[in-house]
Amino acid sequence: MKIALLGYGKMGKAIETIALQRGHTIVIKTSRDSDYNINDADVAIDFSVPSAAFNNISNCLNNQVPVISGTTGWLEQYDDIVSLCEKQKGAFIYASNFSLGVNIFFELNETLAKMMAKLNDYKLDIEEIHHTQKLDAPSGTAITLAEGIIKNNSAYQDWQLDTASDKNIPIIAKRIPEVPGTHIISYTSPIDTIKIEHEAHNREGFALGAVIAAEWLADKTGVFTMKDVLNIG
Ligand SMILES: NC(=O)C1=CN([C@@H]2O[C@H](COP(=O)(O)OP(=O)(O)OC[C@H]3O[C@@H](n4cnc5c(N)ncnc54)[C@H](OP(=O)(O)O)[C@@H]3O)[C@@H](O)[C@H]2O)C=CC1
Ligand SMILES: O=C(O)C1=N[C@H](C(=O)O)C[C@H](O)C1
Repeated sequence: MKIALLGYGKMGKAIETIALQRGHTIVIKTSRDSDYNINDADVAIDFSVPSAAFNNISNCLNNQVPVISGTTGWLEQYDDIVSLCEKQKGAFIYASNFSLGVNIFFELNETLAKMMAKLNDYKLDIEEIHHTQKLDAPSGTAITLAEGIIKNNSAYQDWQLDTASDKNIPIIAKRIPEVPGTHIISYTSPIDTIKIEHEAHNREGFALGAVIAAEWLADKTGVFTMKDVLNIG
């Protein structure tokens, strides 16, 4: 496949390595001032910045180029992208995290949330740790984890950054140099703590998942998620 990389930073470069290993060609690599014709590509992979994702994705959909996006921090415009995709009969996948391990962790989180729903003595928090260049907080993955808990436990209605309050899940965001991405869910009672954790050792899992998603999406029409791609859950 001819792939466009919309955003050629840490993730764009990791995706390029995996895509070349899997026999694909990179025909477009963009940064903030790039001029390009998206029709040169069979499929586009957007890992850019929150302020650029909407335009990058819209341009692909308006030109009938299937597009996957891993950019976080732009989701207030997600519904507009879904409408555009339907209008243009395009193909689109967003995932806050493309790694297989995190997608298994998402399932585990929902199962645990169901089990904890009746246990009122446990206080919940989510912690996410990322490198210091990250622009958004909390991470998209932490938001997906919070949404998975809210769906399965009526004690929670929303999440809040760094603050605990009734009915809200506190998400604690830490920034430490070079950390690729760690997420920890803790339920703590006076008696004990139940904790589940996913720690990425590098960016390879995110990049491999993104290339697999692009291969899967290339001949499809519609809006999909990583659950469709990985067939788990
Ligand atoms: N879903 C997932 O699995 C994962 C998601 N992410 C997310 O992916 C995004 C990118 O992460 P990362 O690669 O670490 O970030 P980087 O900062 O390393 O790279 C961002 C890239 O986007 C480019 N860019 C800036 N503006 C535009 C624009 N208008 N159009 C196209 N590209 C632009 C930057 O170019 P310039 O150099 O000119 O500034 C840079 O090359 C983040 O939102 C992050 O949260 C990260 C890892 C996994
Ligand atoms: O910015 C990152 O690096 C990451 N961003 C994603 C997120 O916001 O969840 C995924 C991963 O944790 C790395």
